[in-house]
Amino acid sequence: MRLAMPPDMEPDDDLREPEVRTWFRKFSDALRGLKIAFRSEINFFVHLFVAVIAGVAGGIVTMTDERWCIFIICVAVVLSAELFNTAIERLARAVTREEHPEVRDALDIAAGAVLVVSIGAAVVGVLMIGWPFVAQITR
Ligand SMILES: Nc1ncnc2c1ncn2[C@@H]1O[C@H](COP(=O)(O)OP(=O)(O)OP(=O)(O)O)[C@@H](O)[C@H]1O
Repeated sequence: MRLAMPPDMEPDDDLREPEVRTWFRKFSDALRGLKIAFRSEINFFVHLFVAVIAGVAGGIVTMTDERWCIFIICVAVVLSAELFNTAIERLARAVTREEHPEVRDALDIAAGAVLVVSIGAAVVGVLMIGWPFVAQITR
C-alpha cells in the first residue's frame, strides 16, 4: 500500500540519507539542553544549592567512599528528574498553550516524579549526613 505524501513534502524527501550525527555533535546538543534548562528553571539552583550545603556537611562528617557515591547518585537522580520535567513542560507548551486536561495530568505527573525523588534524596541526606553532622557539632 502506498501512503499519500504530505503536501509540503518533495518527492525525494523520504529517500534522503538521515543526517549522521557525530558523538561530538550529540554531546554538544546535550550540553545545550543542560544550559537551556539551567538558565530557564530556578528549581535547578535550589537543588544545586541544597546539594552544595549537603556536600559541605558531608565533608565535615568525613563520609566513606560508599556514602559519597550514594550522595552523588541522589544528586544526579534529582537533577535528571528535574531535567525530564522541564523537557515535558517544553513539549507541552509546544503542543498547546490552551487549557487541556491531559496536558495538565502529564505536567502534574512529571512534577510528582520530581517530588518523589526529592523526598527520597532528602530522607537519605538526613540519615546519612544530617544526623551525623548534628551529632558531631553537639559532641
Ligand atoms: N496547557 C495546560 N493545560 C492545563 N493545565 C496546565 C497547562 N499548562 C500548565 N498547566 C498546569 O499548571 C501547572 C504549572 O505548569 P507550568 O508549566 O507553568 O509549570 P512551572 O510553574 O514552570 O512548574 P515547575 O516549577 O515544576 O517548573 C502544571 O503542573 C499544570 O497543573
